[in-house]
Amino acid sequence: MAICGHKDIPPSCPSKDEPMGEKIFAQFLELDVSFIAGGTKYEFAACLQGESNHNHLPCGHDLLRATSVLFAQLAFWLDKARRFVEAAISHGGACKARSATEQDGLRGWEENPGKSIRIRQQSKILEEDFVVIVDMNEDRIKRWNSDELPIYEPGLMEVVKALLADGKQACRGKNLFFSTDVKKGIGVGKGRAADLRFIESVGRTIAQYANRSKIVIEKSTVPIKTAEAIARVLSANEAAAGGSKNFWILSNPEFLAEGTAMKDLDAPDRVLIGGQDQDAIQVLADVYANWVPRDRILTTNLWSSELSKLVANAMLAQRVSSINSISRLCERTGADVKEVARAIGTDSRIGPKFLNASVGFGGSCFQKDILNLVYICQQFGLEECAAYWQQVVDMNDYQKIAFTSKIIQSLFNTVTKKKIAVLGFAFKKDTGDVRETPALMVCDMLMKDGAIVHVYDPKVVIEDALTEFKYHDLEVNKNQLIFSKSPQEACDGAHAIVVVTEWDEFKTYDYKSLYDKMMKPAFLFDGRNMLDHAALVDIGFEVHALGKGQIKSSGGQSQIPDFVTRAGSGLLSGGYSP
Ligand SMILES: NC(=O)c1ccc[n+]([C@@H]2O[C@H](COP(=O)([O-])OP(=O)(O)OC[C@H]3O[C@@H](n4cnc5c(N)ncnc54)[C@H](O)[C@@H]3O)[C@@H](O)[C@H]2O)c1
Ligand SMILES: O=c1ccn([C@@H]2O[C@H](COP(=O)(O)OP(=O)(O)O[C@H]3O[C@H](CO)[C@@H](O)[C@H](O)[C@H]3O)[C@@H](O)[C@H]2O)c(=O)[nH]1
Repeated sequence: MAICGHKDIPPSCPSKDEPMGEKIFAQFLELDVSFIAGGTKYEFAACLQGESNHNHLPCGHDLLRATSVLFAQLAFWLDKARRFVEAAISHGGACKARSATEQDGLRGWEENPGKSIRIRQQSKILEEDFVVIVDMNEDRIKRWNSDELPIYEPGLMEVVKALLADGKQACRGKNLFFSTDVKKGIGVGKGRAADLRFIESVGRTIAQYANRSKIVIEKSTVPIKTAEAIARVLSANEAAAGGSKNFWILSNPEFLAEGTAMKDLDAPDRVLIGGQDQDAIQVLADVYANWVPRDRILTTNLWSSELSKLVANAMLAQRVSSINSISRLCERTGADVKEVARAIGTDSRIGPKFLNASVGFGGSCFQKDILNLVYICQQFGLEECAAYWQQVVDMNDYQKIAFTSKIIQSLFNTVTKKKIAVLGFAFKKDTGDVRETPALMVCDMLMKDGAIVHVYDPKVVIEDALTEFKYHDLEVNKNQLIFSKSPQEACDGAHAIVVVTEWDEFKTYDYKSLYDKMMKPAFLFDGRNMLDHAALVDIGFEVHALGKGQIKSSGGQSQIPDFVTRAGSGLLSGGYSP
């Protein structure tokens, strides 16, 4: 979680004649606001939950990915603005605070010449702005403070470790801090749909440590009505302690996706703020307006905001399950799922995104959030609605099983003692995250059938994979799961290559040299439909891709003799059933 603040309220700023006007100034006094930037001022405790699935025990096994990068980003912007102001002052420049709607801090300052006195005020304030990100996990915090950040995210390192021209760190240690001192950030725990124990405990923590009235922001994905629980816990604890502080609860769900987090934060499709108090909503909207255009900042009531986050993920996952179900049909009929996706995606009502057939969706959010939705529907007696969304998850499991069954079946109905090279273990490219990765079920099924699985993933280490197996109560014989240092090492002597994650580098490999060192026939199963299949057939591979029937060589020749393709394609169960 994160708290933004200012070490004390600077006497010189803001004055009532500042552009933000009377109303915000009133809030400034009322809230004892301690953070001021570009005409915005606020103080809040970010309410962040850890991760867990509906059907799993609570477990915070990674760092506050969403909120931390958000606030790291904010610190970055502040720092950019501050540095620009410093530069402007040293050049005797004349600039004024950029308007809240301008996206680019530097451009905003440059293009709006004004009174230099204001520069000095802003500079002083911005220099003292800070963001503290706290997490009770000491190891994680240690890594946030080191050169090895605990998560991989393109662009994140540049923000956290940004350097000034003199080699000093621009943000970390200056206005961006990582700490285990939870009371500094007023911490929040983690819960599953039906279990608000952690939310409750966080409410108590906030009530205990808050030194003045606060806006409390739900940043985590939470079941609808969680804000009500937080509000009740806060007010009851405050009353019991004889205090008079106010707490305004806002829902501000995070929509960033892993692998594109920094881009998503920089230019989000929308920011959603739900609340009951318009002034509190406005304070948070003003924060975002530092880099998000106002028309992309949506405000709703609390419950719409909480529910919208679950629904957004459910709808996205539903598209993936829908196209995956069609991929199975394509394999039986000779249609090509990529062509079908293109054909339907050009209908502007459907759109082209999230129509890539895959071995199955993964990640910490989709399954958890759909299961939350299912649970909530059931709580309200909406059994048919619950069953509808449950099917999205069931289809996803079926896809993973069907894909792996096909591998086993193609390798003459057994993979016992066979070396299988698995390319990719992360749940998607550009992340090292393995939570709910489809690779888990694929590898588990292969290993249960006796295969020796050699994984190569540019960002995943075996320890993280083993943790995820354990989390799912899946036993791993360490002789059957080997993490290779290179794709060559993984593929050398293998019977098959299985592509599970769509890392760009997988497209660049010299597949001829990999093929030469594999057992023959050499199989390749493309669980992401990302490789040039005809070229692979030309090399000599027997290629199986999702949602495609027989794959032909570039010259149009069939790769598999007819008697094999006629042999049927029933699923193997391998201990799993859809
Ligand atoms: N990962 C994403 O891409 C993403 C995107 C949007 C929204 N979200 C939502 O954000 C939330 C967090 O996701 P995540 O992936 O960062 O989870 P996570 O489990 O990786 O991180 C949660 C962190 O919270 C810490 N924590 C738990 N209780 C604490 C407490 N009381 N005080 C201080 N720290 C505490 C844990 O140690 C852990 O490091 C979830 O609700 C998730 O649904 C995540
Ligand atoms: O056409 C597609 C698109 C995605 N996927 C898979 O779906 C999963 C989820 O992908 P994505 O949504 O890109 O990643 P997440 O980081 O899980 O992001 C989702 O979950 C976050 C956490 O709630 C939300 O904030 C984001 O908006 C939402 O996209 C991954 O396994 C992808 O490989 C497919 O199989 N086919």
